[in-house]
Amino acid sequence: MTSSSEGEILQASQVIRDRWKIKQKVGGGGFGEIYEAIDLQNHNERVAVKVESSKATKQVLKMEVAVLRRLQGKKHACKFYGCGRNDKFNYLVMSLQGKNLADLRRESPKQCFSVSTSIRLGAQILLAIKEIHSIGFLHRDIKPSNFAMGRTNSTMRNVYMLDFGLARQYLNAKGEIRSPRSAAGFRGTVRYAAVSAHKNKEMGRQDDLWSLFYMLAEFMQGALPWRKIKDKDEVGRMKEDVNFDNLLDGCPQELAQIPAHLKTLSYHDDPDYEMLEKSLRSIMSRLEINMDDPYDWELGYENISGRSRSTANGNVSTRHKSHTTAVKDKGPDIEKNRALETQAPITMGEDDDEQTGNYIRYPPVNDYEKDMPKYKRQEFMKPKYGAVSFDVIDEVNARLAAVAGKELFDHMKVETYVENGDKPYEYEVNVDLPANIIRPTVIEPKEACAAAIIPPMTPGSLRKRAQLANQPSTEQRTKSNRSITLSVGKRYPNGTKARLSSNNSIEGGTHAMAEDDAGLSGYNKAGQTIISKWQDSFDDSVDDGIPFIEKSMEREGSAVPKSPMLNRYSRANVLSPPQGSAGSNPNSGANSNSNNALSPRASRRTMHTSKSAQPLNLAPINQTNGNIHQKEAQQQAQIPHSASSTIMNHFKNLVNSFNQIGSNAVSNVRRRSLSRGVSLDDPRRKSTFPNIPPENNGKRSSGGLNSAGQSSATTPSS
Ligand SMILES: Nc1ncnc2c1ncn2[C@@H]1O[C@H](COP(=O)(O)OP(=O)(O)OP(=O)(O)O)[C@@H](O)[C@H]1O
Repeated sequence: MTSSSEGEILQASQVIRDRWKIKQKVGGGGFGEIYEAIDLQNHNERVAVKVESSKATKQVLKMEVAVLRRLQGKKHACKFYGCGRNDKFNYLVMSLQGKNLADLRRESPKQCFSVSTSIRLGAQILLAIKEIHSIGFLHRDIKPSNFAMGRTNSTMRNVYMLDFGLARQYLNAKGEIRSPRSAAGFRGTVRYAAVSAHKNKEMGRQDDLWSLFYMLAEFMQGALPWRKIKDKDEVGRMKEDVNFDNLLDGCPQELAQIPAHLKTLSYHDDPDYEMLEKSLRSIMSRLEINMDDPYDWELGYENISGRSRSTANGNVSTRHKSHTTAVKDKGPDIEKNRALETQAPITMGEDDDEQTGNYIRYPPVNDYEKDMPKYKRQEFMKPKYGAVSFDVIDEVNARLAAVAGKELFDHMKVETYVENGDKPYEYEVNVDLPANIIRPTVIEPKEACAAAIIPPMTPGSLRKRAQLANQPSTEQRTKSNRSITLSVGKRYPNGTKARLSSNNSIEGGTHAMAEDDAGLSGYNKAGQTIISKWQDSFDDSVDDGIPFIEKSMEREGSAVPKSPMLNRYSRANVLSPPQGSAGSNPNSGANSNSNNALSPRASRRTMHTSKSAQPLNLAPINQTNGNIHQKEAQQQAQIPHSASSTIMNHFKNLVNSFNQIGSNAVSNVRRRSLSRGVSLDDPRRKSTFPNIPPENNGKRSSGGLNSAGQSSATTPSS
């Protein structure tokens, strides 16, 4: 547990809506922060408050609220107490639970649970999954840290499902199964994700159950074979090839029925929950496990930390009994379990357990990349410290989807990655970019605010970059390890380049890093989730909850701006309108009415409703930027409306958006706080392009991104 500190969204003693008084932070992941609070209007009952910054680029809390409200009355759902939003944050108040299962497993000396505990947890989780499926939603991020035991006497043996931020409705209003998208971005946590998620397929109910199966194997074995593998695709391949007998080596044989059943299921099929439950129940009855038996942690884990240990009353614990029974099921397993007992404990450090980033590796191209600073996702997701704008990606994707026939973009994607762990931690945008388009402005080291514009990218400059990359840099090695990298690079083995008919794809491209020296909360705990997006498959699942949730959040959230995001920065500033928009659409281009600015989600909705090349109505909020983009729009309007020129324009816009982000980073850095900014902290760039005065970028940075929250932790607000 961590107490509140500067940089967190809420502070201790802060009171929300005159009712919930914050005590301390109890959790935090990529999408939010969780605090313990007391309910001043209800006998100081302890509650949990999940908050997300209203400036967060990925807003998921409304989906959480939508799902949690629908789950009310279900056995494995937290109680919903309230929600709302103000100009600083969105919040959800729910019942406070105890420890999550990832922490409980890690606290076990062998990082595994007994068979008894594992099977009973599995049975509860299965029911929890069945519950969420019964209300028409998939969870899509089933993992141990998203389940917690209850906290009170009456709930401490009940498992609660948490975190519906990635949920998706798989049933439509009529109760029919929604059509699967041809491709969907990766959702979830690599270690537990189903193979179909690795393949970017639309996830179905069976995929939540696959994740449960991997959890169960990990509970009993202490680790999964791909635990140390950092490459998402490799993990996917390992899962495809895994031998279930090996995976379940030493576990009750009935468990093999789970993958056997799941393998038969595809998106539309109803899982046979009863059969799965029966499998677990049959293990329990064969091993004489009762649902009321104590869990491992309730007995101090002694059953799995030493075979001869007994419970406080002198009896061999049930868990021990069931564990050894299971071992006896198969001869060779005895050896295996012995080995498990003697092996060195699996690392218990700062949760390397579910950090998605630990499973994604970009092979270092050279020393330059190897030396790139590291940071953790939840750190850079904090807007105060320089969150990368996911909205940019959204917008680019939306534009790509809008402007050309589907075929052209079949293999093109703008994808976000988040990386963590031993390797450089990067946020990347990968596109093949023709070399003849405008070269991004890259902002130089923040300390000096010596912004420089890197000249147009040419094969020569690319070579230069490669040379630079190979030069060792002491300064770089001593740099902050909290940086963000935006890169435009080539990462597609095939397809994209050919389709773009460009031989000039940029290798390596640009790197712009947002350095966060301001200090971070240090709460790096929960497993992380990654999301990638495919241009032709925007995940509109979050939209499903919008009407419902926005209504409820507005009602409880007092008079606040309807969409704080619109106030943060101008979309038009991030991406100028697509070609032709200035003339063809009266609401676009130079129209400075901010009401016309669409959120990325709204933009995506626009795209969905019109498959043709409709321009986005992204109106500039800032007059200066409006002028800039008006000009651009006018120029673009003269370009023939062909798919290829449109593509160029959109990539150009993407690059411009990088420029803008970088520019804003510099001005933010001057105020010693990054906000949604990206700056470059590679000192070698500075030495190469030292002559551009910072003012250039200072001027450029006057755009909307600067308006993103500079505020530190919020003040009490209701
Ligand atoms: N109602 C609750 N009561 C007690 N603890 C909670 C509650 N909700 C969440 N937590 C704790 O906070 C952690 C993170 O919560 P949650 O998964 O909802 O956040 P997140 O930002 O979506 O995380 P991630 O991106 O890692 O999935 C949980 O693992 C759990 O330990």
